[in-house]
Amino acid sequence: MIEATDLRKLYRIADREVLALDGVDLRVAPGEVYGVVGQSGAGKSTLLRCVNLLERPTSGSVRVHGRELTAMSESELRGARRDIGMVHQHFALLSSRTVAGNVAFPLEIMGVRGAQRRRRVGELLELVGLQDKARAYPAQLSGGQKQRVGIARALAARPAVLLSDEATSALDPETTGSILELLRDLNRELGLTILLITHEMDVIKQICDSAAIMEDGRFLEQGPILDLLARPGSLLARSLFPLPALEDPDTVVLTHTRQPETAVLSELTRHFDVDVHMYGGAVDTIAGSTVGRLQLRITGAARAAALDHLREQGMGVEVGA
Ligand SMILES: Nc1ncnc2c1ncn2[C@@H]1O[C@H](COP(=O)(O)OP(=O)(O)OP(=O)(O)O)[C@@H](O)[C@H]1O
Repeated sequence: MIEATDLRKLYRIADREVLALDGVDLRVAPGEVYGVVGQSGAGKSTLLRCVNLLERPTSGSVRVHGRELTAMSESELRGARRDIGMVHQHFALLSSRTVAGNVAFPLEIMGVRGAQRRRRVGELLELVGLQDKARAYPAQLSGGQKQRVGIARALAARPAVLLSDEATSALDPETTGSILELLRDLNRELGLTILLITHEMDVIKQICDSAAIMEDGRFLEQGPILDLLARPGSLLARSLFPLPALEDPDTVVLTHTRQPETAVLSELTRHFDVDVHMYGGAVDTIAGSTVGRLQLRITGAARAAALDHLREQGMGVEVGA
């Protein structure tokens, strides 16, 4: 659905060069919510602007919905961008227009008129739960309501893909939760593919199916979240479940993404000649699954066999971590 291959973006300002994208490969499957997380300056905004070709990449290709955007002229791009909705951190609403007027704006540009336009605006406001605010002006809305208007406007042309540029960064945690829930509902109900950028791990945790961690213009790791979490050395797992660094070589960090660890651990001590001590850990709901990450000390004659058994059970096993 979104495919970017070996994307590079080099900015030149006076005598300085910044490689904002340094060979990024991105694959977002149809109907998934994909999050790119990274600190300020990692290259996230540049990536998003290159995906809808608001910015031309220095090299590499971008395909959205089967069409190669990087091969298109500016006028072809204007048409292709109807397939790509965009939501902004600071909402980007027109203050002189009502809520209905803001949502109607892209429809006006597309030449949708009269009753058809009014009907579509009504549908969109209902979709985002703002039917009663049609005549309000942006200044009369809360941040969360403004973002709902931004989302309704982004969906006006029935895009297949929604790009979200830090959509919840200007909102408080509770409002963030409700906007993320709305995005998740739209993803499920409309089959909307969502690519979002964020600096908040919580956003990744709450709605993403897949994620990439970005630093210095590169993806350090990427993939389906549950697969990433189970991978030894996963940066995502370390960020979502921070554990203390221990010197003990017998330490094992166990990550389970699909089954509770309790039965597995009691089974382990029953069937293998090992002792298991718990240092710490946490359990959380991620990508709709219960995920646990435990820091254990496993010792005994059958330690190696016990660790193999855990791996066979689909557990992520990190030794000496
Ligand atoms: N138009 C531009 N001209 C020159 N350099 C730029 C431009 N846009 C971004 N950069 C540089 O590219 C790098 C990546 O910036 P970018 O805004 O993509 O990062 P980001 O991860 O989105 O950060 P933030 O979360 O702070 O927006 C930075 O070093 C930035 O200074």
